[in-house]
Amino acid sequence: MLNPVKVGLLGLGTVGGGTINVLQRNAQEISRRAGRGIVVTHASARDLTKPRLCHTDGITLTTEPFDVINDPNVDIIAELIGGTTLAKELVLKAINNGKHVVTANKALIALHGNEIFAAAQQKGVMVAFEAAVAGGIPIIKAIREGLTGNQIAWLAGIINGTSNFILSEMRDKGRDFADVLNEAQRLGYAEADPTFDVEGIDAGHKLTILASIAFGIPLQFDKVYTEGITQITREDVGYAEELGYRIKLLGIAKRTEKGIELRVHPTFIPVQHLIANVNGVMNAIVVRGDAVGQTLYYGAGAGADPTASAVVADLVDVVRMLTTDPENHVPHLAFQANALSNVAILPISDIESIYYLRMTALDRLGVLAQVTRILSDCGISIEAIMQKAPPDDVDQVPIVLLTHAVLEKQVNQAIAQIEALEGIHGHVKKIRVEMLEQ
Ligand SMILES: NC(=O)C1=CN([C@@H]2O[C@H](COP(=O)(O)OP(=O)(O)OC[C@H]3O[C@@H](n4cnc5c(N)ncnc54)[C@H](O)[C@@H]3O)[C@@H](O)[C@H]2O)C=CC1
Ligand SMILES: N[C@@H](CC=O)C(=O)O
Ligand code: NA
Repeated sequence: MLNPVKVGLLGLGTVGGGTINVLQRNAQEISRRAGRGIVVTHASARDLTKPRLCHTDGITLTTEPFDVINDPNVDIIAELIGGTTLAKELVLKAINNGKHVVTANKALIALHGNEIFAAAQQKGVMVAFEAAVAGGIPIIKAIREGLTGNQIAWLAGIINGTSNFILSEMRDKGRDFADVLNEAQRLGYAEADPTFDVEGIDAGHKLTILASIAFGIPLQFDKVYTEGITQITREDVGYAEELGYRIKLLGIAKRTEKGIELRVHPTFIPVQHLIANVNGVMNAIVVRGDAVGQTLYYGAGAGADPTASAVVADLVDVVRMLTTDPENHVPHLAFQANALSNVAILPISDIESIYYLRMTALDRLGVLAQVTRILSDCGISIEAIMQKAPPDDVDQVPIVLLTHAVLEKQVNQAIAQIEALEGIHGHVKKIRVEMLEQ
């Protein structure tokens, strides 16, 4: 067998530690699959004295990541530090030095992938990023290679483990948002800045990547609509259950006649749909191809070993491809770089959806009638409506309703008029509903 391939690993945190562990634990199987051994010879981290998830015996350690990038003995760089400034510099430098790159960094790919892939193509090196979307689920490979014969109509998925963990714990155990988020951070699921998780930004990064490989469009994170789970209350979770739905943070990419919808937001999903029952840190993505129909991918979306599973799979891919002609590699975004299309991405106001609306009305005659009249004037018909009896000493009643499918701009117009009613207190809560045809 040939000499082992040498990996320089940047970042020894959750994913870096997991990657070293999996490479060591499964060394024999991995080299039988790759045709060569894969060893981490160099690694960098900010603080070399920190306790680690993994053993680092035999690895040359440094606090200076550029030493790893510039070391002529290193064949592949695994970028596992996160962020988009230093990480971008390191990745571009590694490419320029002729090294292949594996990264788990979805923010980096979503924001700078177009530039990085162009540089990689010019240098004839690979940039692999399976760990960047849905952790251990091989979703990039599934869409880019397994579904390559299909026209993909839409995909929808739970692609942020932290948010799904929070929503599941809130529903099942009635726990507080902040308490569950702390636990997700302790378990290594959350991003360095956890607002990325709970405000839908991380899911937006992942959706950007999925949409590009599904539809053959350039990466364009700035056109993704993102809304997180911070405004979801226990009441919303409870009303969803009563109406037969679960609330999930969904990333949706859909081709329509007018353009492409790219959106991340909390979504009502019928409780009988498989992905309504995806709980905890698990992720799931449904993809609809014209030839294959619907396929569903399920697995751990975050955590050390599951994410390492994807990083190591990419390392093996790079090692296998070292023997093939770079011109014949699988293209980064599934479609040939000069064949990406310019189809329009729709603003959120132009999407069509069913809506859950929740508002607080003063317990007076006629308020409900005013609300339904506004909806009807705005061309919105109602699928279901619930008005709860208030406790004896309270003068406010929640009104909860589901609309039929309608344009978002119509709903926004109706909400503005409803909020202006004297009999309505505060804001109207709006959550989109996806029926996800089975
Ligand atoms: N934690 C998870 O479950 C998953 C994480 N990812 C991605 O993997 C990457 C790494 O995430 P984690 O391992 O969770 O992070 P982490 O915070 O546990 O580890 C980051 C490592 O990078 C090093 N580092 C950070 N900034 C540095 C700098 N400026 N200079 C030198 N070293 C630096 C740190 O010292 C640490 O060793 C991120 O891009 C993240 O989005 C992707 C999928 C799942
Ligand atoms: N913070 C992310 C980690 C994996 O991508 C998540 O919670 O999904
Ligand atoms: Na993945």
